[in-house]
Amino acid sequence: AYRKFGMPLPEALGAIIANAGAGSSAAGLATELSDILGDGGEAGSTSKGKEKGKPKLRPSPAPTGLPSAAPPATGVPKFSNSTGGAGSVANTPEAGDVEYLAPVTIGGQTVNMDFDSGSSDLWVFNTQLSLNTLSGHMAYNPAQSSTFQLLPGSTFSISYGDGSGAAGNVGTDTVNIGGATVTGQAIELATDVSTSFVTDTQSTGLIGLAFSKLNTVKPVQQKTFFDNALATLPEPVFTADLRHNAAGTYEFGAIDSTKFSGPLAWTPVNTTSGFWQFTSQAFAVGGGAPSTSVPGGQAIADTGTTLMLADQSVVDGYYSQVQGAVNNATVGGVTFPCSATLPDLQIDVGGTMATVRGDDINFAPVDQTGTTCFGGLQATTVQPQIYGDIFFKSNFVAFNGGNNSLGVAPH
Ligand SMILES: CNCc1ccc(Oc2cccnc2)o1
Repeated sequence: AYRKFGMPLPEALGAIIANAGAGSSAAGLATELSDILGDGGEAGSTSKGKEKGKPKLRPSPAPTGLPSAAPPATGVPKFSNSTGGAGSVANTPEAGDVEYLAPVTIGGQTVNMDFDSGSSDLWVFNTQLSLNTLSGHMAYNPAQSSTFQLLPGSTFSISYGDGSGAAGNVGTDTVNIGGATVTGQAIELATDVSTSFVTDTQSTGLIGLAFSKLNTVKPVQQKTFFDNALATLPEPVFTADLRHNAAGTYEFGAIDSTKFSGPLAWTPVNTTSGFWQFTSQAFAVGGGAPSTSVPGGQAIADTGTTLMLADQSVVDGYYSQVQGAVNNATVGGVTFPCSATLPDLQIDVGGTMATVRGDDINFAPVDQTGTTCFGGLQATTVQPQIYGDIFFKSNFVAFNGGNNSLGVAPH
């Protein structure tokens, strides 16, 4: 679900400086950038003929409507980069459960972001982007944050499994998610975003919750919010409670057992890939006999992927039990009559069979008449398999960064 590409530093910074109509040495570039970002850098610039100081980029008249930040946790030593409280925020599915957004407060500015357990960069729409790009979006304005600090010379560049991506420069600020607070969190400021992010106006960016080894910031890799918060959270966990067309919850530092039924089934995570990766070698359809030899036999828990992308053997086995299911090349995946009754899928998670409800595998109609529907379970030819939001809608998942394990239970 994740591919890195590197953007050469000068090109990245050059793009920013181009906006300010000046170019100069690397040091100069950093100065220019700090002028643009208004982080108290020296007014004036090395470029000729410009009046003192740089024009401050103003946020587009995007609906910011930024409510005030949650009250900071109190009584915590100043030196820690996390202030130790647990935090809980409601998440909201976009139309069609395409992605799940939740509020994040950065330097006192609250924006809605896509929580992604399949990547490890926290990047935001911000006032360096053109007004066209920002149109309709909320935007983080580093110049309005008294706690923002630029990381001179740092850049990021990331691409995702659906071909989308973003790139830009980097600073740090205080991040508060429902009360869980980290100071000095790397905030990646996009200066380039792909089209599908521009059109996705409800999202102000992504907050990566996979392992920090996947973070794309150069020259010094940065840590995720969860990594920074770990040491001081009451429990070293975050949990995902995603629902179909209804509000759910992301929680840091605690496991709310009212959110799921029965005990959590825990499985060890292999962190080598940087993902929350676990063994998944078997499946069954509608309570039938399990198949126990899924090639590769690995999967990742990825809240940033809409669907559930499994090995072809799982997809074929499942849809062989669905009347009228066809591989629809035009649409790009398996479709079936919207009137079909979809069986539940039982899928192996580290030795325990988890259930994905058949209802949740009916993802969306592909036509105006609602005759033909697109499957939430689709095939991937790459490994590991990617268990995205379709899986999470039937399963509450706890991510334990203390002992690198996943807890799963039906909800
Ligand atoms: C829909 N394209 C924009 C977009 C929203 C979220 C993401 O990020 C992704 C995409 C696929 C997998 N993981 C994260 O891209």
